[in-house]
Parts: sequence; C-alpha cells; structure tokens
Amino acid sequence: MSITIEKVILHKLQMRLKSPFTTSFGTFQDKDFFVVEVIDEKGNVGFGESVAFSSPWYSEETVQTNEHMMKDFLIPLLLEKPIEHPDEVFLRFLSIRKNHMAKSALEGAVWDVYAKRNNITLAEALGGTKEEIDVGISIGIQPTVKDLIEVIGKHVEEGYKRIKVKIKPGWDVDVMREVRNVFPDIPLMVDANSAYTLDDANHLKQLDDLNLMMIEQPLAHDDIFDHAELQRQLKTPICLDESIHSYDDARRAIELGSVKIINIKVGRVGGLSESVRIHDLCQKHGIEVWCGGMLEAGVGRAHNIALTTLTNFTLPGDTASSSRYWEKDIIDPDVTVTDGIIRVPDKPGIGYDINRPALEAFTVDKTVFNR
Ligand SMILES: O=C(O)CCC(=O)c1ccccc1C(=O)O
Ligand SMILES: [Mg+2]
Repeated sequence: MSITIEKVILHKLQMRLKSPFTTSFGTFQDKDFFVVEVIDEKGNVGFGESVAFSSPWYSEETVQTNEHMMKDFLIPLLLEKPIEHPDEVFLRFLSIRKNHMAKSALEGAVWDVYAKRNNITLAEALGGTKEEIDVGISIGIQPTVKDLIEVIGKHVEEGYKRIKVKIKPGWDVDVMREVRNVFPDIPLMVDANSAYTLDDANHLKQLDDLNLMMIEQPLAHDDIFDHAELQRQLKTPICLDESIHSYDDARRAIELGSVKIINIKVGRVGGLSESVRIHDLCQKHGIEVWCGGMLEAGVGRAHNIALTTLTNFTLPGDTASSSRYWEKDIIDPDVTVTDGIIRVPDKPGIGYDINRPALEAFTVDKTVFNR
C-alpha cells in the first residue's frame, strides 16, 4: 500500500558534546543539526537526523546547505506524490545532485515510518538479522600522548571492541608506537581524515609494524586513484570513508584496489537504501564493512544500529554509547554499550522513543511543511 507523507517537521537542534572532538581537519564541541519528523496519512511518525556539521570540513555540506536543500527542493519532492517503498525516495531525489546528508535525513525518516506501518523493526526492514552488534570507539586527537593512553585505557576497560585513533602529520607514527607498546594486543586502527599525500607513503609505511586493523582515509577526500597506489605500498589495509559517496564510488574503488575495507556512513552516501546496496556489493567482493559515525544524537545513532545488523558489517563500528557524547540524549532509553555490545531494540521502527521534552529543550527553530 502506498505511503503518503502528509507532513514534514524540521526541528533545528543545538547540542553540546561533553568534551571537544579533534580530527586532522578541526575541533567540534557545539553541534547544530536537524531532526526530521515525517507523518504519514495514518498518523505514523518517523524520524531522521541530518549529520552535516556547521562548517564544510568533513564534506561540502553544512547545516545551512541542508536547510536550503530540504526546504527548497527535497521536501517539495517528497510531498509531491505517494511512494510505494522507501527505496523510491533515493530515486526521486536523484534529480537533485549530491547533497547526500540532506537527502539521507529525509529518507531515514521515511524508512522509520515504513517500518512502523509494517510493525517491524528498522533493522528487519533493511534486511538485518543480528540481535546485537559489536562496537568500537573513535578517539580524537589529544593534547598529549599521556592523555591519549589514559583515554584509550578507560575505553578498553569499558569493553569497546576496537579503538580508533585520529592521526595527522606530527601526531602519527611515534604516537601509535607508544600506544602499541602500552596496549600490545588491542584491536587498534587509525583515521587520518585525508591529512596525507602520496609523498608521505614512506612515512606511513612505518605503521605496517604496528599490527593495525586498518588505516582510514589517509589521502584526499575526493581521491580513489592515489589510494590504490598507496595500498600497493602498504601492508596495512586501507579503509575509505570520505571518498565513497555512492555505490559507483565503491565499485570503482574495489575494482582499482584502493580499499580492503569500507566505512559506510548513511549520510555520506545519501541514505539507507544506498548503504544497503554498498553493503551488498562489498559482501559480493569480500570487502568487509563497518558503520561510521558523525557524532550523532540518538536518532542518527538508532539508524546506525539498525544498519549494522546486516551480515557484512563484520567489523565493530563507531556507534558508541549516548553517554560518551551527551549529558542527555534525545531518545528513550539512551543507547547503552555493555562489554562493547549494543542490544538491538525490538520495538517497531528505529526502536527508541523520542524524548519530547529533551527534543524541545534542544530545539532552537522549528518549521512545518504540509502536503
Ligand atoms: O564517534 C563518532 O561518531 C565518529 C567519530 C569520527 O571518527 C568522526 C567524527 C566527525 C567527523 C568525521 C569522523 C570520521 O569518522 O572520520
Ligand atoms: Mg573517518
């Protein structure tokens, strides 16, 4: 039965991370973003979250470009006519170039509505089967190596299944050598967020001695070609994040030999439908995947959890507990991690309730669109 979206509500939120998060491209603490609420003709309510940051550091999208794209192009397209299945949202949005995070926020809310209409979990709607998922944690650049080792120790103690450390020139090989000395056996990886070029290949080769699970996005955010050359020179598997925007990017990167592992971020690739397609392609080619994070609040976190229940998400993702990021999250209950595991919720849709008072408390602006 076709789904008619009657109403879209854009909640603009402002939340503050418990502590600043530093990558090779900048530091975040205050997070502005949109929670998208869609309501269908039966009164089902679905939620999505836009993951763009205020500045275009990770990708070209920002909170403001998301707002422009959703208001002026994407919401009108969504309200134009009914859909039969959420996969159609991605296809309908193809007439608008890129702007994947804006598209994904709306598409995710429609997926939630679709699952709720069918009285199934979002995980089931996506074809996921796992009842619990393994998770790791991503640790930003710290003031000192001593701080880093302390933070890692705390998270290892908490049971996280994999530790990811952000690196940049000047904070890389020597730092990781010290970390490896203190923690000889932990599953460990690094993420460079595009801080290097091919000229750094010899320098990066030193990481090969440290038994890292992978090096994430060492080279340019828009490169697929040079990563293939770097992978020929490195033993450590390369994982791509920023460079993979679509199924076709993934197909080309796999064919060129630029990746052994892909970090799937729903917002980066334009939604859950495209995420599932990339997952399936990788599975066919023996490329492992894991679910990345964008410092999401609870709605985005819930979407990531549902996606991670698909079978080829074999490596722990970045979806840590709500409490690692926020004093108070916008969902009920919070996402909790026990021994590095999240139990996948079994309620229909995203599986968590929206904490309306918390949502209201963080809301700085709200716009309603009717069909
Ligand atoms: O904990 C998270 O949500 C992921 C943290 C993270 O690594 C990250 C955070 C902000 C922007 C980019 C990235 C990344 O995966 O590259
Ligand atoms: Mg990354």
